[in-house]
Parts: sequence; C-alpha cells; structure tokens
Amino acid sequence: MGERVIYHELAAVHHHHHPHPHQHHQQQSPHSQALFHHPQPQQRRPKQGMAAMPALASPSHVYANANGAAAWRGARQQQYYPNTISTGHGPGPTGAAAMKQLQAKQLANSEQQQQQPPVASEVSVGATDTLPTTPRSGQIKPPRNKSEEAIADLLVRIPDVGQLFDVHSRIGNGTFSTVLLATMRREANLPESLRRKFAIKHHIPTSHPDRIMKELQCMTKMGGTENVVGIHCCLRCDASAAFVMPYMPHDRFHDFYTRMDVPEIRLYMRNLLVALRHVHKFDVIHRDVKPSNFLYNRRRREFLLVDFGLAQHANPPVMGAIANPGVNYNNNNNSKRPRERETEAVQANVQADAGLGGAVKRMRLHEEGTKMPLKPVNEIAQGEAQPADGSNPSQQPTTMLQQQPQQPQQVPQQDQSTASTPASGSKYNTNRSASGASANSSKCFCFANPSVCLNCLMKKEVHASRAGTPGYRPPEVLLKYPDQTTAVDVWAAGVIFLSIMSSVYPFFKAPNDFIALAEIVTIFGDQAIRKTALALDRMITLSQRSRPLNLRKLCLRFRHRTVFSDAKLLKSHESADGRCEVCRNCDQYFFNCLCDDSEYVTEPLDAYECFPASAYDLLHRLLEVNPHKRITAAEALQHPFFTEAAEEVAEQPRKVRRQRHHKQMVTSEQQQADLELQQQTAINNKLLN
Ligand SMILES: Nc1ncnc2c1ncn2[C@@H]1O[C@H](COP(=O)(O)OP(=O)(O)OP(=O)(O)O)[C@@H](O)[C@H]1O
Repeated sequence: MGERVIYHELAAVHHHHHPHPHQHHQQQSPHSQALFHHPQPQQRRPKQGMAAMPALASPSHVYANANGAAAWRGARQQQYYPNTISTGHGPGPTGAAAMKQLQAKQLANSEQQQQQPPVASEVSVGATDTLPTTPRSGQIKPPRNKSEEAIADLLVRIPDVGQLFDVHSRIGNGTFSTVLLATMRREANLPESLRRKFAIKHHIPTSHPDRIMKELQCMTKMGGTENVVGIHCCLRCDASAAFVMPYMPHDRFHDFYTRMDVPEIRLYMRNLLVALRHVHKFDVIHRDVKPSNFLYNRRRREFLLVDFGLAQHANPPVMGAIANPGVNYNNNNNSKRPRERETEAVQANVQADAGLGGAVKRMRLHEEGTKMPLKPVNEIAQGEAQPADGSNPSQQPTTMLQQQPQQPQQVPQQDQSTASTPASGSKYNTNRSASGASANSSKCFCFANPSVCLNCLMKKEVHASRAGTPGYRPPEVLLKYPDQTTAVDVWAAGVIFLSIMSSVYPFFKAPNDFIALAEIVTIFGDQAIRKTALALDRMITLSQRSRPLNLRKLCLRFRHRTVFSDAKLLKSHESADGRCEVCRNCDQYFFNCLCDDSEYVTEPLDAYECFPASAYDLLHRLLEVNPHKRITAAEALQHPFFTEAAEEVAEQPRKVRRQRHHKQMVTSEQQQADLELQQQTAINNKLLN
C-alpha cells in the first residue's frame, strides 16, 4: 500500500510541476583482531596475529526501460571518458561541470546573502538557474560541510529530487553511495510528526549501472517485508541514480552491542535471521551482512536489512561438490539451499551475475566485462517476484537475471584463484599438478621455470566471488570456493552474534584474506579448515597446527576482560620468580587458557556466565566452518535458543501461577503459625495473670 501511494504521489507532484513531462525532460535532461586486534588481554597477545517505476516522468528517467538503460550507458560512457565532447543534447549540465556552476552560483548567492540573516532551520540547499526553480531559493547557501555538499551534489545531479523532496541531511556514507534524509515538499506544511521521512540513496556516479540495476531488482523483488528494505521509487538523470526508500531511524551498533541483555540479543538475532530467511528464499545471497547494514531501532524494536549492492544469486550446483560424500545439502525442505534446484539457464546467468554484482567490494569492475542487458522493470516485477522455495510452482523461481552474458566472462584479477589456495579438483583446473579432464591432464612445466607453462595458461580460471566486507567473509570465500551459497550470509550473522556475545566489535579485522583465514584457523583450529578445504575441493597449506578454541571461554573471557586481564589476577598465578606459564596453543596465560581441551586448571567462568547453553550452540552452528554443514537461517530460527525462550514465555503464566500459589501457601502457613503463636501467647499471658 505504502509504496503505491508514494508512486502516485510522486507522479502527481511531477505532473503538477511539469504538465508535459516528456517534453520537459527532453529539454531539461535529454542525456540527462579481537583476539587479533581488539581490546587485547593486557598481559598477552595472541600469536597472530528496483522497480516498477511507474510513470515517474519521461522514459529516460525510468532506467528499467530499455531505451533508458541504453541512454544511461551512453551517458556513462561520457562519464568514463570525460574528454569526450558532449553531443549537445541540451542545456542540462552534468557531473563536475554542474558542480562547478553550482558552486560559482552559490558563491554569488552567498555574497548577495551576506547581509541577510542566516536561515538556521533548514539544511536543504536550493537550486541555481541550472536547476529546477525551488520556492526556497532564498535559502541557497554554499555547502559548508560534507552533509551540505552531499545535498548539493544530489540536487545538481538529479534535479527532480529537488522538485519532489526537501533534502535535509546526510545520514549515511558508504563506499558506493551517500544516503540522505528527505521529506516530500508537498507535505512541507504538515506538522513534522505527520511528514513522512525517506532515505535517498544517491549512488556514486562511477557505480556501474548493472550493479545499481541489480540492487534495484533485489529491493523490488524482495523488499518491504520481513525486515528487508523496500523501495518507493528510483530517480535517474544522466549517469546519476537515486533510490527513494522508507527511512528508518536507527541506533548505532557501537552504542548498543555491549548493552543488550539476553532477551534483546535474542530479538536482534531472530530479526536478522528472519530477514536472511526471506532473502535466501529467493536464492539470493546478500553478501554484505554486517551491523551497519542491519538497522535497529531499539526504542521501537524495529529492524531493517539494507544495502543489496553486492547481492548476487546463489551459485548453481556443481557436480563435484554434490558428489562429495558425507556432505548434507538438504537438512530440511524449507531451508534447503538452492543448489539442486537450479536449471542450466539459471546457472549460466548466475555465473554472469557472479562476475557483475559479485565483484569485490571497493573494487571497480572491468568495464569490458560481461554486460547484462537491463530488463524492463515491470517484467522483472511480474516474472520474478516469487520466492524460490517452490511456493508458486507456476513461475520459474530463479529468474532474477534472465539474459545470457553477451561476452565471455572477464573475471577481475582479484577474484581468481591464487597459488596459495589452488583447487585440487578437475572441474576448475587450477591445481597445476592435478591430472584430470581435458587440459588438466596435460603435464605442468611450471616448476623451476620463470614463466607459467602453456598448459597452465590454458586452464580454466576459478571464478570465486569475494565480494563483501572484510571481517565477515566466511571460510569458503577465503578459500576461493566458486560455488558459494546463502551460507555466506549465515556466517556473517554468526560473526555479528560473536561480536555481541564477546563484546568485541569488530571481531575479525585482518588486512587481507590470508590473515583473515589465519584468524579463523586460530579460533576453529587447523583441522576444521583443512577438512573444509578438502570437502570444497580446495587445497590449503598451513605452516602450523593449532587446536580449536572454546567459544564459550572466548566469549566470557572477552566480555569480562577487565577481570581476566587484571594485574592482580596475574600476580596471584605467578610463581615465586615472577614467571607465569603461557599456553602454547592459544598463547594466553595458563589460567586464562581458551583451548577447547585445555590441560590447565583455569579461572572458573561460571560466575560470569550470562548466556544459556543454547546460545553457544547456535553460535557454533552459525560459525560452522564447512558451508555445507552450516545451519540455514530458516533452521536457525527453529533453534532452541529461540524456541526455548518462546516456551519459557508461554510457560510464564503457569510459572507465575505456581509461584503465586507457592507464595500464598507460604503466606497462609506463616499466618497460621502467627495465629498459633498469638494464641499461645494469650494462653501464656492468661496463665501468668
Ligand atoms: N532506509 C534507511 N533508513 C535509514 N538509514 C539508512 C537507510 N538505508 C541506509 N541507511 C544508512 O546509510 C548507511 C549506508 O547505506 P548503504 O549500506 O545502503 O550504502 P553503501 O554505500 O552500500 O554502504 P557500505 O559501502 O558501507 O555498505 C547505512 O549504514 C545506514 O546508516
């Protein structure tokens, strides 16, 4: 409902301003170490360290339209090659030129306004002659800070935003976008409490159109329900695009992650898993699950999963992986990962997908790489708005991307397998010594040669996405496993849970993927990683052995670090010569040993316990190293950590009744005793008198 209303309103407002929208647009914008780095124990360091975009205006602004997309690409080419002379499509300035004009104009305005009293109540920056006129031009101010710069930039690049919205401030600044708070101009005269607030995500101009398109598709397909952010509309002008989303005021993770009690942690994790379960039903991996992308309003108990900028379709099944014995792919029907349901066509598209949106975060894609033809949004909305869990068998569930790539994949260099984790399977042909199908069977002549031999050069490249934020990448990503599934997000949810339970944020913070893998080895032991690598057909070389740590010890030890890192405690365990033994595996003082099977008598932790055993069990399952064994979001929601709590709540009235009854019993017994005492006293008094 809410979305439709906005569409109409936006359209209505637009028509109000521009009775001939198409004409108007032709004129105006024709081309237009926790354990690793975090609070360390004082004494010791560890050893290592979219959218039905209904009739917003002209087709050129609806970028799901094929022409719009083409126009956009054209515009982008100009952007990528700034020296290209503009084809003189119209007067509307774009990009840097417009910014300069705006700044010059604003400077002039500011000089004119110097004598005028400043307008304190509005942050919104108005427009210049080059922009649609705004009634508040008297409030034009030169950008004074980053927030105002961001507002000015948005209004210059996408003038329609200024027609429709009052943009107030910058609320978020990510790698690929700036997010701004806005209200509708037509609601400006309403009391503030009645004005609806919007978050406008302004994509950086160099963001690839396919990436923006895919994010839009995700939001249109899946958003607006189950804690997943929806979208009202998208505005585009030339190479710039902005998503208008519902605004959710939220708390900073930093401010609450140490302050939540168990019921609140349960609520937080449940809502995160609800969002993931929903996204995963569509066979989509979010790929960037982290606290700043899961908004939480503590007061209202509201949650929102945002930022589908890196989302990708789960990879198709791979024969080798499915044939892997002992790996359970189908834990239950509801939650089964998409691996076995993919069609060949989808597989091809997914591979294309992985090369696009699945690009490395903070890394530009190769422009000459595969281009996905943009698809009319209404087609997407009609044909794809079904989850892939079989709930609507009449529709092909996995059709997020239906076009075949036009060119062969060009994989960003960083995504390719490297010598440090070469695959040993024949499927991906990256193990230089492996014998196997086709080219793989050729002998490798690399050894002791200064160049890569022809046979190796002929081998297929491993295409494993590593998109995501460092610290939240699971072992399969770090091992460059190509067939990644929604389990990637579950691991990230586990990392968030670990941060909350251990009061360490961020928990993992490695400068590169190898150290990230070493951090995981430190906690889960080398055997778990070796076994997983084997199960995933990857080969890993580790320089040392390490036994796994105990997650409960680790969480409590860090949660209460002031206690366990206290100098007095160390003193009490020191020998007469002032020495104290250190565990050679976890590198902690023996009394703080974190090893799972510790040989030391350690400081008791029970007094500091604040979590039920089920919390640690869930933590273990979310952070299962082997992605094929990792719990799914749907399964996790059935975990005792959540269900037992529900039973407890359901049982509460009975418990309370029992307690009350007990209290009544105690009271009546007490009263009876008191009465007897009084009677006895009276008898005694009588006798005495
Ligand atoms: N609907 C919303 N309501 C309120 N705030 C939002 C909303 N969407 C995003 N934000 C804020 O903007 C920030 C950045 O948004 P988003 O993650 O979508 O951008 P990004 O450029 O992809 O960021 P990053 O590179 O950090 O992932 C969020 O962390 C959040 O604080």
